[in-house]
Amino acid sequence: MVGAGGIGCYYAARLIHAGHECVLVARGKHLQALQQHGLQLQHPQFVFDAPVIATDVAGLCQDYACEDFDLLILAAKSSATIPLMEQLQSWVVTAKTPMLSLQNGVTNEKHIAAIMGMERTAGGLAVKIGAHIVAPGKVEATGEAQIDFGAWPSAAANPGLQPLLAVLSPLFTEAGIPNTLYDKVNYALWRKLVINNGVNPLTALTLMDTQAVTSDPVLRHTVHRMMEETARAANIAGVSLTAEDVEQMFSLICRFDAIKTSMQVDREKGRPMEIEDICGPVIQYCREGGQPAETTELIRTLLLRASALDHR
Ligand SMILES: NC(=O)C1=CN([C@@H]2O[C@H](COP(=O)(O)OP(=O)(O)OC[C@H]3O[C@@H](n4cnc5c(N)ncnc54)[C@H](OP(=O)(O)O)[C@@H]3O)[C@@H](O)[C@H]2O)C=CC1
Ligand SMILES: CC(C)(CO)C(=O)C(=O)O
Repeated sequence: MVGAGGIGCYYAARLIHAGHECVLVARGKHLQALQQHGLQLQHPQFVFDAPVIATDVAGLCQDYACEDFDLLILAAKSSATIPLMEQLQSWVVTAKTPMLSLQNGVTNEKHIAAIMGMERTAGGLAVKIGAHIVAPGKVEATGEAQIDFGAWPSAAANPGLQPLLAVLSPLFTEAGIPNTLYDKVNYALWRKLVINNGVNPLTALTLMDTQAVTSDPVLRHTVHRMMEETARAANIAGVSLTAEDVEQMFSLICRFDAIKTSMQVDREKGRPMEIEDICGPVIQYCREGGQPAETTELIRTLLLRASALDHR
């Protein structure tokens, strides 16, 4: 599990609990705590408190062969994908092990495929989950915590991965991870971006949780606008999202637990936010289509300004 933070620790704990061997790749105080005291994870339906095998990227490349692993999972922030893949490049090219991204955004898979090759690249997402490091080695999680995944960019274009993914699906289920295997994972990635562009930047800007934002009469409208702009961008990018997809994503986030989004937590902790990974493709494709994503551009600009003031 490369980038074992909130999301990576949750799914790693589920897999370890189900009897799978998993190496957690992390860094800093969180890594030290994982090595010295193990992982403590709290979820309303699942508690994990046990030693784990944890190392950093250098330790992974030095102490393990890539072929030791059946699967590499990348669960770092999207902004860390390129640097991590560059660090891993000389290690991953020695084997054929595939990599599954569990990251928000629609561009991670392209960066993974540039190093690993498309035939080793699976796209994926952590869905209906909130999971955050609350102290080094300690993670709190909530939600059904599903995984949506599939061969990237699609099963038809990348059929060689299907046998492994078909094995992974029941394995995830047995580990208590509800999952859906998609033939067209790009559809799942863009559909999730509808939620992320809808609530992540706005919750980070206002420091209000998802429920506060979606029940506010003005902000609720802004969320819906940013979701519509994401669907428009998807269609320009060649991924068909309908008005019904937007309504489903809007109603899902309105009904979901009141949670802090990952971007809100990043701002609160003074860490880099996934602004360009979430808003970037929406802005880029809508501009290309000749009808700019005005609300997304406004909220992104305000958030960049707020973040600059935070760091003054
Ligand atoms: N958190 C959530 O509730 C949800 C998150 N997501 C998505 O899941 C993905 C993961 O998010 P999240 O779990 O919140 O992220 P976190 O920041 O909690 O976890 C990522 C971890 O990777 C570590 N890391 C980054 N670079 C390296 C490196 N070079 N070597 C070792 N460790 C490294 C980070 O360390 P450091 O802190 O030092 O950078 C961090 O501990 C994101 O794309 C996010 O948008 C999706 C649904 C919900
Ligand atoms: C909006 C949410 C919580 C949905 O899982 C998410 O993906 C995030 O916090 O980044």
